[in-house]
Amino acid sequence: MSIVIENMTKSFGGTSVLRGIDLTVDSGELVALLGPSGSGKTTLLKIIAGLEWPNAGGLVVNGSDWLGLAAQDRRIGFVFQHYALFPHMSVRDNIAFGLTVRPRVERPGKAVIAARVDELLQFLQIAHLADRFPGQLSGGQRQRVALGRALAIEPTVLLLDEPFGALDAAVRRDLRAWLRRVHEETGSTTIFVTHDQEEAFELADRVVVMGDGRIEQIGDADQIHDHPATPFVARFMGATIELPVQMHSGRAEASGLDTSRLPRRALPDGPATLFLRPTEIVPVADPGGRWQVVRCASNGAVLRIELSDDAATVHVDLPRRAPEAQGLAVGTRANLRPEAGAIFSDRRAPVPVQSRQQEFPRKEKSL
Ligand SMILES: Nc1ncnc2c1ncn2[C@@H]1O[C@H](COP(=O)(O)OP(=O)(O)OP(=O)(O)O)[C@@H](O)[C@H]1O
Repeated sequence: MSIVIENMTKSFGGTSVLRGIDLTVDSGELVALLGPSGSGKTTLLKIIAGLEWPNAGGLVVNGSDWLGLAAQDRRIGFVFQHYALFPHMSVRDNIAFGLTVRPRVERPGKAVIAARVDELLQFLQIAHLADRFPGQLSGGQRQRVALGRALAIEPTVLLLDEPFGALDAAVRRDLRAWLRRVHEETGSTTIFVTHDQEEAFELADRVVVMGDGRIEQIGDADQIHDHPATPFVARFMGATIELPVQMHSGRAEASGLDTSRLPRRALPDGPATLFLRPTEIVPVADPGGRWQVVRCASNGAVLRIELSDDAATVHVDLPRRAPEAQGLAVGTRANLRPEAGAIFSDRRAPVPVQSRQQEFPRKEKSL
């Protein structure tokens, strides 16, 4: 089932929550919506599910207009962060629920439902839990059951809203790999909401980065990490250092900065901002350097170095055994050599989302 969302807007009481979303999800694709809290991810998911309605825009699934369709007619499989299993029903009955409440004419016979549930219990590797009640399950087991219940109705589209959000890191990692396998075998079109970067990049075919009701970028991990489309994405991906530079013939220049390792950029001459992660900068000791080391702490593997000039402070993370780390004591003067980084002209108008999407072809991905 392909999903086409066109110029969708939504506001609550005058506050814009979705500001013109354009997104196409191909049949069988697993797409992650990634973004900070309040960026509109859940609202978009709820509109697809028919639990909210947009103010304007289109939602077309496999060629049909879904905005005219009630939630119950969309056959959506929905899994939330907080497993809404029925506590008084066994795992088997929870999974069967969506089939048993269908209108009589559409409801499969008891034997067919039992066979379908057995098949899912095996497939999801929870057959040994079939007769337990939700209160007797771990969080991870409950989420597997919740997914079983969502899959039982053979959903047209599977929507997952932070399904592993309440679980600890190790269980999340296991469930991620498991979900990817389940997705590949069912081939269902799936949209997954998370604010966990690692989860989004590991699971999804494509990641949609959302910020303040807009799509900031669509791509895979490498594209979004190495080529953030906007300052928002650069910051979201950990570029906590912002240094003013001047562009000259595609090169970034500033005093105390050796930018010789940065490739030329197609940016206009004039003021710009260089976005850097702490791991992307090497301080190079120089008695006439612009920066001075004011603090230096080791965690064994990495030196966290704080450098200051009159106006700014920069935190750099350098492998402790790197040659440049030797002799960087407090008081040492240095210049900074960025090894990578994103640059945005202070003059350039933002690139429209459509052309940002075209920049990055899709990439095949599996775990
Ligand atoms: N029913 C509602 N009434 C009023 N405001 C709402 C409603 N639902 C969501 N909002 C607001 O819309 C904005 C976007 O919320 P949404 O839940 O879509 O964000 P999100 O990206 O999923 O965030 P999170 O990661 O915290 O779940 C928030 O500011 C939220 O307070």
